[in-house]
Amino acid sequence: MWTRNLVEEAVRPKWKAADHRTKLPLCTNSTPRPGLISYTFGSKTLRCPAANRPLEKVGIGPFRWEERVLLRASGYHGRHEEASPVRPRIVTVVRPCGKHNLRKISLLLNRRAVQTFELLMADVSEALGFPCWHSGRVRRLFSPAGQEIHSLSDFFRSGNAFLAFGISRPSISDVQATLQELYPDSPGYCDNLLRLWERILRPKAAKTDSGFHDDVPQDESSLNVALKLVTNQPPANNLQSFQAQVRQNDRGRRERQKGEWDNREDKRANQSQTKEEKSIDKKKEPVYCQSCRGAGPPIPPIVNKKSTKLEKPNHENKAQDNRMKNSSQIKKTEAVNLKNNPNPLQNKVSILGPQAEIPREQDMPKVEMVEQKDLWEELPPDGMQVSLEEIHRCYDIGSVVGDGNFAVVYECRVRGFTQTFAMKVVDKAKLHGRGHMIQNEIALLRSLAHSRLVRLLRSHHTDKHVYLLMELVAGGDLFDAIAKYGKFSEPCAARMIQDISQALEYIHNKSIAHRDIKPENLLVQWHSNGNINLKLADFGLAMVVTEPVFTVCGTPTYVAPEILAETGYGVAVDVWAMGVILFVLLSGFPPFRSPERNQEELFHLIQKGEVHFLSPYWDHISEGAKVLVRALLEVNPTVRLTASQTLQNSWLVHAVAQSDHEEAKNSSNINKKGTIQEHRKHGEWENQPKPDKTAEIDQVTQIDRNTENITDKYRETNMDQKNMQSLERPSQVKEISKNGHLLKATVLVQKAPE
Ligand SMILES: Nc1ncnc2c1ncn2[C@@H]1O[C@H](COP(=O)(O)OP(=O)(O)OP(=O)(O)O)[C@@H](O)[C@H]1O
Repeated sequence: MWTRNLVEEAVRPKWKAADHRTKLPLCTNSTPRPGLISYTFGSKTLRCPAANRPLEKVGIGPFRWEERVLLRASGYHGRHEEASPVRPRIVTVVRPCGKHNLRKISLLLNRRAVQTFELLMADVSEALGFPCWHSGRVRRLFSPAGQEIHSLSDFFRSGNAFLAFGISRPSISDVQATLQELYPDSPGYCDNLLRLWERILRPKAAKTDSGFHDDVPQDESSLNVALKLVTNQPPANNLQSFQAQVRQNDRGRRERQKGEWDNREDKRANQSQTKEEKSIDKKKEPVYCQSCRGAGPPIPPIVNKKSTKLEKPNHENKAQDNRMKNSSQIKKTEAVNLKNNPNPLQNKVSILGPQAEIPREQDMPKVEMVEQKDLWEELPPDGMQVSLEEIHRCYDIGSVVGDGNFAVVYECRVRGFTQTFAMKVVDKAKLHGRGHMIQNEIALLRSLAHSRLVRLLRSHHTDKHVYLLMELVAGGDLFDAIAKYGKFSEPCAARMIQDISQALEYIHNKSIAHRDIKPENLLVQWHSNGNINLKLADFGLAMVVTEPVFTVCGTPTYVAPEILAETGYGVAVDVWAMGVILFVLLSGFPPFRSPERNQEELFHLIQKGEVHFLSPYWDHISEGAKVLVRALLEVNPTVRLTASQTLQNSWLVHAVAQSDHEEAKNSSNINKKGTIQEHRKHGEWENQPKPDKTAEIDQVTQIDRNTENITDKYRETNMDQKNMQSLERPSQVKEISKNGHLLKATVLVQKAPE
């Protein structure tokens, strides 16, 4: 049945283009020639080599004959050599999703229709039922033999079967089930492959450096995950398995250094919460509302000093003791700070170090400085090459809080201390000769200090990874917020634009252009009154601009026209991107869109710079907001507003004042209502009408997470586009069920090459 569907789908576009819904009868005929079986579909006949097994049971991998036959029959064959990586072919992808659950899809792919590897991954993920915003989306593809697929050429040169995984580390049983699904009739072959996988998944590779990470729950949106972090509900399972890996690698070390976090997690894992803990957890329960929790550090866990102390050998006990003392000192200071200063983040800032390395500016929040020499003395010096063991010795790396093209960002603690930081782990292998980007990011971040920028505290590197210890901004990124809420009220959008403008004003005054301003790089800080602030992150593309720059880079949706025109650009490109963000915040979709995701068309629209305020989405939005959008999306960079001018824009000033007013009102509402949940109902986010999903908006795909920068790709894309114009985008997702598993047959329908 399964194969029959593949056959049908492969054949239908060519033979039955007129009526896709007609079911094609499948029947086997007598063998016309020795070694061939013929299959009939309606009036058409397919001839296949007579294998020992009937067509329905033919698998992929070791027995691949059916593919050639299908392609020949489907009419794609003539143009391509069988061995050519550009020939269209059917591939099967299986993704394990939780216990005893597999998803399987088959895709008919044409190399020339797939523009980028990122798009291919997005399409595969979507076909498997994980859209690009989903935390369980496909992040990694492997061949059955365990080789990771990194590029389109890898993909098209590999076989016809792939294993897909999210960010979590697959278990050997997942892999086994997946291989069995791929090769149900070849247990011996599966066993051989499994042996290869066992080597890959051995404990040594199970450290952070393996590139696998513990996943966030797949049924939750990233924002919910962020919410969990904010509410200080430690993701026990994730942490546990991470710690299990560390334990496997170095048991002795764990015995000595097992910190309070471990104790807490282990306790949770054993489900033996003491009454005391339960009551504490209960107390924390109301703190479910991220908006009311604020972005401050999670409530410090209870320190079980006794147990930690008992386990330690002499000299290390001392160091640990010092740290423990220090940590309780910090907690005391935190408590005092919390009393004096209601903004928990500011308290957190006060306890971040090393103070000497971060230049402080007038505009940094004025906070009480706490001596924390011990913490920083325990850590390897900034910028130093260290071993992976050293990283694990110093840092307790927890669950994933975000990821990008090059890096995964984890929640992290310095062992023995309670504060939570973010650890950005950059995979050097993914940089592909762009190592200077990360060097650049580190150098620039070290020189910057502003409340609207994410702070870098330490950097280390191992052979394979770069580790950046940063301030944790626990509310997720703006992209997640937009994906969740659709759009925002004018006061709320104005506040966010004010934050971005402040960050830009600061870096532009230092002649630094960020060059990759987009929602994914703006981190969200929640406040107890329901408002949010943004912090700018990811300085990978930032540079000091002293004269016009010509490098084409950025992210398509947000790229400024002067970058595309290659006439030389400066810091004004960031203001353009801010204009795009303002448009998105107010309407829920970007100002320049190509329904076909055709970059050439998109770039053409950007260069034209015509902004249309589509009805009904913009009908209720004030003229002042539209004026600002137009002034930011001004094609001529010399006429475009600057960040400082944006801060003085009358609509912005007025809307921010209104936001302050609403904030005060909300605060009094909270006081009156008492509970955080009630407050949420009154938050301005939820009062917002979400954009209707009309055909027009659907067509333009509201806003995509931009995983792809256009560095070096612009020219390539321009060339490729010409070849691609005649090809259509993927369509069709078909669900079939087999052996209780959900199967999805996705067919990328393309015009056959002429
Ligand atoms: N300090 C932080 N605190 C919390 N989350 C963070 C922090 N820094 C980054 N993140 C999260 O991690 C994600 C990836 O981080 P970042 O953008 O720095 O990675 P990248 O690989 O350099 O990205 P890109 O693909 O844009 O080059 C961000 O979108 C954000 O959600």
